[in-house]
Amino acid sequence: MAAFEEMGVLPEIAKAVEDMDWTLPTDVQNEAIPMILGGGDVLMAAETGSGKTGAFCLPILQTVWETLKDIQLGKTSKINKETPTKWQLSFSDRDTGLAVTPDGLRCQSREQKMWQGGRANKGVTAPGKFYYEATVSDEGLCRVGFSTANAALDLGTCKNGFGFGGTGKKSNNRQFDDYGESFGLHDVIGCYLDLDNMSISFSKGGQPLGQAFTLKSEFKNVALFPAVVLKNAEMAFNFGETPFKFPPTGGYKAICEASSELTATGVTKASSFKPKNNAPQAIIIEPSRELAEQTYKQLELFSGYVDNPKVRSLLVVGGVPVREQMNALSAGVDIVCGTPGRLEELINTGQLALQNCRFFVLDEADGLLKAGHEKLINSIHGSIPKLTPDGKRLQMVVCSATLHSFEVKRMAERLMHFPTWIDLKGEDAVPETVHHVVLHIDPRVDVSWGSLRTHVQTDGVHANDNVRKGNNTPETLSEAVKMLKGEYCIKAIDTHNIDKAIIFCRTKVDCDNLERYFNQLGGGARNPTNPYSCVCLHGDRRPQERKDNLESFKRDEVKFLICTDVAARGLDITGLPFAINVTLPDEKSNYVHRIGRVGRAERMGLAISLVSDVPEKVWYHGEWCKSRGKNCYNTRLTTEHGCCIWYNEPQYLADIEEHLGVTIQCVGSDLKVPVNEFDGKVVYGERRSNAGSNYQTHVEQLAPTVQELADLEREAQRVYIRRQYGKCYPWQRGG
Ligand SMILES: Nc1ncnc2c1ncn2[C@@H]1O[C@H](COP(=O)(O)OP(=O)(O)OP(=O)(O)O)[C@@H](O)[C@H]1O
Repeated sequence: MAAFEEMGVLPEIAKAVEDMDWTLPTDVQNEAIPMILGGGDVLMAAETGSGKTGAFCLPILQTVWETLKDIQLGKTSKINKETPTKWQLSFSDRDTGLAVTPDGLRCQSREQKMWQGGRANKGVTAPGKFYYEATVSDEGLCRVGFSTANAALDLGTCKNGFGFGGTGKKSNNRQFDDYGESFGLHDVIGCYLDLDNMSISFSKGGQPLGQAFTLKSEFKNVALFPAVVLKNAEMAFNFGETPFKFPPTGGYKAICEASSELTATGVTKASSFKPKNNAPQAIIIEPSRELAEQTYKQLELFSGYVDNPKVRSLLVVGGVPVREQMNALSAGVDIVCGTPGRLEELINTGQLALQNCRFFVLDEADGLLKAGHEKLINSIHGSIPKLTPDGKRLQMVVCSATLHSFEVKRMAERLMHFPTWIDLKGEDAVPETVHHVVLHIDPRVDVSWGSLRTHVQTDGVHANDNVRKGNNTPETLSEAVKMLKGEYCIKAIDTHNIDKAIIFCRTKVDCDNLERYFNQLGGGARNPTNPYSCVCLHGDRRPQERKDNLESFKRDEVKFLICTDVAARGLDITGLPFAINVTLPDEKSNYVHRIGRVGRAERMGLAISLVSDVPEKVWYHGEWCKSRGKNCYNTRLTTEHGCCIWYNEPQYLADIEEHLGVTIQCVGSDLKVPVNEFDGKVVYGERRSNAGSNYQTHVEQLAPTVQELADLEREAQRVYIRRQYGKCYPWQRGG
């Protein structure tokens, strides 16, 4: 059986990956696909080019298709069949910050400031005496007790909720009174509901704490549900399906034994599932149009292999008329992949409904958060029911090569449901297939800039400064470095005979200037033999132009793609051999993403970064800049209400190195990369040629370590036997 099928992937989809020459799943796919197919929430922090897109597209497509097939065959959902009668915490009748384990017997909230509550999926009505236990399984604040189905989830804050809290207080209708004693980690709280005498009481560790509440007669006719509310805490529940730690006396019975006539079902009850056309089962958010399109294409490719019913995907990005997307939505869509702005527009206008969504994917999640989309993510998550009408729990998948930021962790704790981290290489790792080097440029040492006959047009920040050769002011050196970077960029291309590279500049104007310079040197944009033929990709180019430029680069019609960080993340260009950073990114995680455009899918890649040794004055247009940079000539520093800053590249380099825990190899001004520096001579853009021989010497390389382990094991056994049998071994004892 093919490797993908062994993970539970449908044969049809396995055929798709086989046709794409994906013979084996990548490490991240190996881990993530079974987890997503199994219903889990996943955080994928795998390195660039490791196949994360496939790791979520495959299982989502499969699950969506299976759901559509079930509907076609008139089957009910699996959850409905498997768990119709069991007492558990409800997956839907809870605050979004309260996570419930799949067995429904443990809940957790990591929210520090707000209370997060939930209820059981069933309640009981009079008459009878019922009991359940709740155990504090992690430090934090807890309140537990009973409430009606329509009570506030913040137990004890309305007239229909009755709680006992860890600080030794009972509460109902916001009235908090001393009761019993405080409780905390590992304490078992017994919850007693006496519907014969209309009272509620509690015990701690089996010790009765006395009656807490008398219930008014109106509660005779309504169901009361086990209920809980937590603040950064965790509790485990036993409704009586396993033996109680402190079995109740006095005629109380396990609440799960309540007769069906006395049992009321909560809001988890699944109704029949009739998907609405404009309510997809999966929503995937990508930070850029290019990336959304790339993921959409991968989905489409896989979808081509599953049929009857067809899975319909839709690309939802800005810059194209919204009408077409609206039409597609009303015709029926199963998976939507898009960028934040257009998604928000369609959701807010009701064109895109969220009620059937069961997969919420944030690709390049740290990038989305840094770009300020947290509010939108929260609001979409808040609007998606945590349980679909056919009883399936919302699954969240969050991925990036740089997922370790505080913001991502906070978001995951708040929104995700017991997520599993798939973190194969540790924090922000650079793949082994990516070689990266730095060239330091110092215009005080390399004075060639003073005699250049042509050079790249600079960004104009020194237009009002007295910059000239022989005057080594910071402004002159800054201008000089800008000229030299253009020269070294060309030199890198010539030295390494580069005929395909992605080139990152800091600003849109830098991209435009470099594009012009390349065309000037190469004999014009239309010259078919231009050795520096190039296109640009940045936010000021029209959407269609961005699309066309990327396509022509992918199709090898031009050699260079000059871009800002808009193209730093996720873009997958087959076998791209080289990347050049004309300027380092100020956002250190973007360094990992930028250089990760090369060295993908087991091909080797080289990234060269040009780093100025002197401060460089650059544009920095913030919110204060009305035109956001367009025709802005305010060359004063931001500290003087201007739009420029001094860029300290050595500091950014140090930050990146510290972040990655490596010292990045330097190259000299000849830009030659030492042949033995990495693992022998490689051809960038090709698969590593010496991979085979590495493997052949594997046994030899590992032999000493294996021997050491064997010795340790032997010693451990010797110690064990000595302790177990005294000084002599059993076979020496005789008899
Ligand atoms: N199992 C596989 N076998 C061979 N190639 C694969 C496999 N899975 C994915 N690929 C290829 O690897 C390349 C990188 O995949 P993908 O774009 O999903 O990487 P990524 O992890 O999302 O990277 P990034 O962090 O840069 O977004 C793609 O060209 C893809 O077709």
